[in-house]
Amino acid sequence: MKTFNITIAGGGSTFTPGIILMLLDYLDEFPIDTIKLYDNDGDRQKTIADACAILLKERAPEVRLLASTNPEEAFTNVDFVMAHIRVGKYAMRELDEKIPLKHRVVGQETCGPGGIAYGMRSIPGVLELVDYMEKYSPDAWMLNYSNPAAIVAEATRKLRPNSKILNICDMPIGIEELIAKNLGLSSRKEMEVDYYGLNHFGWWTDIRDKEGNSLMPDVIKHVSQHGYATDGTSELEQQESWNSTLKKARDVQALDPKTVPNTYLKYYLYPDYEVAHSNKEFTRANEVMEGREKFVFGECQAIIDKGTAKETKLVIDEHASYIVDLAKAIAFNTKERMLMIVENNGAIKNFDPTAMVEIPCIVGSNGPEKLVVGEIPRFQKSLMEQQVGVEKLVVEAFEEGSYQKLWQAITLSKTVPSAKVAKDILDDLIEANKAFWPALK
Ligand SMILES: NC(=O)c1ccc[n+]([C@@H]2O[C@H](COP(=O)([O-])OP(=O)(O)OC[C@H]3O[C@@H](n4cnc5c(N)ncnc54)[C@H](O)[C@@H]3O)[C@@H](O)[C@H]2O)c1
Ligand SMILES: O=P(O)(O)OC[C@H]1O[C@H](O[C@H]2[C@H](O)[C@@H](O)[C@@H](O)O[C@@H]2CO)[C@H](O)[C@@H](O)[C@@H]1O
Ligand SMILES: [Mn+2]
Repeated sequence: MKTFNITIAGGGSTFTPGIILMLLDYLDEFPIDTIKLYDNDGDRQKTIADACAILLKERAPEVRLLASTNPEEAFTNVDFVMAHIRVGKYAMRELDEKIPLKHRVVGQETCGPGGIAYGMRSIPGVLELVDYMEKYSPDAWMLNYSNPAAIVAEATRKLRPNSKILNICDMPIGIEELIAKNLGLSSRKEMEVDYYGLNHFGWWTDIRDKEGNSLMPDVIKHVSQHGYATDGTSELEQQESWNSTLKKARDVQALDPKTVPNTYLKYYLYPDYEVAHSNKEFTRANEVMEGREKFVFGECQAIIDKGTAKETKLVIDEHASYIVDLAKAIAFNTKERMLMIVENNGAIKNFDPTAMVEIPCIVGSNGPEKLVVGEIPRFQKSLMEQQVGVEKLVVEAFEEGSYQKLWQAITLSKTVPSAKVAKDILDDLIEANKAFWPALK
């Protein structure tokens, strides 16, 4: 069986050890020769890389690991680039969240003005990765889950139209695991789903078992009463902010009782509630820095200090196995049905053909083939049109260096109450993002 070479771009990510452990778990199905880590912060990456080297030596000595900040070394002779960069790291995420909140607007990593600010930073970072991949491994595919995925996907559609980049998100998968748990199924893989929307902005319209029986009445009943809460034992429910997000899906679902929603729609449909329940001094970025980041880097340092990973508490990121499923679909033409962020091009009949939508696709060696969604209702269509307008304006603002278009984008976001507030937020964001954004005229 062919063995694959993989680059993980954003090697210093908190998700890298979990993804590497996940890749090791799937070696029988997806054999790996070399994993390369690439990051533009060599020090941050070194802690992760040194710990992963020890871990690999103990658990899969046949897999080679290389860490580099040199694009040529990192991107040469690879089959897949798995990209999870965070341009500006958590320090900038904190500002993305706190600046809008200061103006009493939702402060979130991928939604509203915070997501727009992050998008303006991510676009050049991801385009640079695409260019490295095309220069040094022109046949490779990039599996990108760097956020904000909606804006990044629109940017790559427009600015790198022929690149082999697949944009994906784990949120529907995470929610489907909770739905499966509530249905008493062993995993989401026992279900087949119909879903449409934009990234972090979509709806399930049907969920069936493998015999084709709709499970939707039971799913709707549960979500309309409890949101996506389970018996409280799921990993996400251990974190208070995720716990409330999962429960709030109940109020989002009430707006369209025939479907069940993506959790992040709460930021657009209940922004006043979200602002009222946010701590302006301690946001999700602070939680993640004190939680996941400290834990992952602490465990990696402990592995390095002890010289062994035998007692590590780092665990496999099993839910991220969709990334291997996607790589396998491309490598072995498995024709797996997966939700992907793709150019609409008629799949949603009554929607902008150039919009990047999140819909079921059949994925094979030539990439995703879209399944037909058909016509969508006016409520969803109108919300999506507004949000696609935001995402397209951000990419145009980046391309043209346009202050006016970025102001329009923030004004158009359903999370923002007025053009005045949008301008105040934008001016603060420009100041904070001087080191990252192009100059705006
Ligand atoms: N799409 C999804 O469903 C999904 C799920 C989870 C995480 N993510 C995304 O994965 C990314 C990583 O998240 P994290 O919390 O682990 O962040 P992190 O800050 O721990 O890691 C990101 C890494 O990217 C590096 N980096 C930044 N800019 C870079 C550039 N231009 N080139 C190379 N490396 C660069 C940083 O130095 C850092 O080591 C984020 O974009 C996050 O939003 C996406
Ligand atoms: O606030 P963070 O950094 O913990 O998470 C933000 C990300 O949230 C989503 O990913 C979730 C996923 O939905 C859930 O099922 C579980 O697996 O945890 C993930 C995060 O740890 C979202 O899809 C990402 O785009 C966000 O970056
Ligand atoms: Mn996501």
